[in-house]
Amino acid sequence: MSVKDLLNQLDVSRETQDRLEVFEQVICKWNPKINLVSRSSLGDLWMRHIIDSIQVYRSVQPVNHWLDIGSGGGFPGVIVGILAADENSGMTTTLIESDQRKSAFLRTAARECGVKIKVISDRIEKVEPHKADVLSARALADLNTLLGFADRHLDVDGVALFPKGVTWKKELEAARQHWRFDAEPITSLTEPDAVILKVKGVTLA
Ligand SMILES: C[S@@+](CC[C@H](N)C(=O)[O-])C[C@H]1O[C@@H](n2cnc3c(N)ncnc32)[C@H](O)[C@@H]1O
Repeated sequence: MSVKDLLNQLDVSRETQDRLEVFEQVICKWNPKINLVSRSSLGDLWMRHIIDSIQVYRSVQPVNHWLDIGSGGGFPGVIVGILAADENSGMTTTLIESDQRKSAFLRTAARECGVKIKVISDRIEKVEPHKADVLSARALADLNTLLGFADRHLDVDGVALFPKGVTWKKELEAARQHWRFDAEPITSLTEPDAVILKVKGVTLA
């Protein structure tokens, strides 16, 4: 499916697309300096990163507080903040990113896109527990480690969203040695072997 078709399918308004285009420009400006996305994926930014992030946002109903950890170049965190702003959802978006230069990028990107996003420049393990309704993490760590972060930062009724590649079944199996949780795999629109793991009820096994 083309980018245009997917944007329609994901119900992305013209106004949101305009802001996403601003974000694309900021990424392209900063990428040579701080390597936010691989150079090979820069030419396919919309499919590989932007649409991939929009589908994460669309996999849950609107919530009050969304926490994205290990946000790097802003996927999915900044995209989530842009969608929520344009849909007037009133949601608070918080990003945790330990790298100072990437945090500076995230703050600049949010400002240039005209959206309110809180960026915390610290390690996920050190930040006080957030009791978030949704916690997302993309390309950050294996599922076992991510569940530890979810245990720290999610509200008891919260939902974690983890985009995962072809190894997701093995990661689920390994994580079940240490954690109890419910997981629903949602097939990715951009990559047939990939899923978004929607995880609830995380407790130590
Ligand atoms: C591979 S990048 C992925 C970035 C983004 N989520 C994406 O999908 O493009 C992982 C990011 O997590 C950050 N990170 C890694 N460990 C972290 C930690 N313990 N606390 C905060 N940030 C961390 C790194 O600085 C890096 O920017």
